[in-house]
Amino acid sequence: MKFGVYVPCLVVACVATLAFGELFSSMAHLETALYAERDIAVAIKDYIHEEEKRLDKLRKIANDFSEHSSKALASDKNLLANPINAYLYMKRFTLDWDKEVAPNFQSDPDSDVHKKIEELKGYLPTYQDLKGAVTALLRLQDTYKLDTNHLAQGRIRSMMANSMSANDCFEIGKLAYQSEDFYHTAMWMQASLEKEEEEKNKTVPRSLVLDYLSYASLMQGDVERALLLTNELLTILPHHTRSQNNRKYYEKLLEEQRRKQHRRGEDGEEPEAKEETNQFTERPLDDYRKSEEFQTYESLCRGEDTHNYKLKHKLKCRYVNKNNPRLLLKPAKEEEVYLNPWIVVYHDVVSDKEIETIKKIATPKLDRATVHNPRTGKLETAEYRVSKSAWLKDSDDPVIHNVNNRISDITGLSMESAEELQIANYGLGGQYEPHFDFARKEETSAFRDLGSGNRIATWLTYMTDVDAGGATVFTSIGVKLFPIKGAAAFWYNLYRNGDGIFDTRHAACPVLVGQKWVSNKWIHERGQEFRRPCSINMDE
Ligand SMILES: O=C(O)CCC(=O)C(=O)O
Ligand SMILES: [Fe+2]
Repeated sequence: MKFGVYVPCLVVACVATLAFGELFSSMAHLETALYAERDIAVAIKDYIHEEEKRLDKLRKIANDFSEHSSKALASDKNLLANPINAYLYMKRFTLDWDKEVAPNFQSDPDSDVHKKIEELKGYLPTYQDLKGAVTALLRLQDTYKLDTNHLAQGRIRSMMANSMSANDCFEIGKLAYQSEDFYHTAMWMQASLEKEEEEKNKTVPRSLVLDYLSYASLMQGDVERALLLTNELLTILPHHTRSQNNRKYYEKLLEEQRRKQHRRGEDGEEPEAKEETNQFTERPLDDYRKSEEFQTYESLCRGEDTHNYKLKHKLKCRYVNKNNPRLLLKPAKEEEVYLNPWIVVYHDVVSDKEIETIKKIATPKLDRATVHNPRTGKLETAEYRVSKSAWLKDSDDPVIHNVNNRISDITGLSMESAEELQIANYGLGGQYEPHFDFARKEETSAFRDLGSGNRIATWLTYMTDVDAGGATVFTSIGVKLFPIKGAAAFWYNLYRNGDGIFDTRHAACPVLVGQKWVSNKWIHERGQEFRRPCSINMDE
């Protein structure tokens, strides 16, 4: 019995011990588990917090995209017609997208949202476009002498675009740096530094900008500045090895320069000219761009007077009807802009409705960006959007037919040997450097295939006003024509004996803001034998 009692007791005790022991350890586990549970809650909350931040970012980006697009689509002004906005827009879908948008998508690549975005991204600007936009912006900055800080504030003349961040300026500088253009690198890195100073939420590390700027300064021959900037960089990143080495190198260079100066002084020579150390601070120009003609072209584009001709009192405006019944009903409004060579502008020669029709027909035919290179005489694929063009036949639409007839009525010239109407669309920075429209004697092959002789005259219709830039300028006489929608310029390219009139050399200035549509009608010699009207000029 005892045994009987004992045994179960023992068993109970054992069981009890076991049970208590287990209970004890489970309690301990439980406590750990409770802590774990608490920590899991924290982790989930952290995760939610991070996800919310991610979603907040995405929400902000989506709101920003829809706000920008609806504003741009609702506005009758094309916001992207401003080169600053165009750059920021290209940057948004390239650099900013890769850095700020893409990392915020975590869903699986087969998800609907991914597929949709991938599909739509095909319509968005690419890195190639970004590079093009920066090239255009820098070219415009040079031609129109635009101040970097004004541009960074979003200002072009009196027009306002979006303001740039330090990062926006930095990326322009970086693209310039990648094409070894240290002149623009230095300008834009400097602008970036100034922006960075003002920024509450920094968009670029100051040390990074200093790094580029000091190198660009060195490449421009300004060692002193390179050292100064490197010293500042080292106050931010004291252990930056490359900069430590640069510092030593710059100090050595400066020391050598000083010694050289000193020696020169002792030898009684003039101290070294400042240009020698600052030899790269000028805008880098090839030989053609250094030429007087190119300088005149750019001055005229900026609206400056280069030739100071005083013809104003001699120039006339008149109604022209040429005894043509159609013109008797609606005479042409002729405004003289130059007498020798004779250049006139006819106002209101095409209506807004006709222009819309012409643009619509031309748009799907617009060719790649090509430019007639005046130095090689060839049509070349050129830098970003110089101009795109399309040729329209009379048979394409009654409007084309009517427009050609009107040109014939007003000029009194036959269209039988004229080229098809050429429609050109210039985008931002779009230009056409100084050239003649006629073929020179040495260009024997030009127009030979046409069998219609040389281009006797040019008719150039402006199909848009251009917000800024985009003038047609005559570089050897200093005439500038700013596009007026619906007006057309007309001039003869050849004297009566068929020789070219060299003073008709002209160019299309880069479009600064807006876009420019023109249509060209080149009228040839054949068929004009009895039509070319008496000239005002005896020497024609
Ligand atoms: O677009 C202009 O202003 C001039 C165009 C031109 O000269 C040309 O196409 O030959
Ligand atoms: Fe031309």
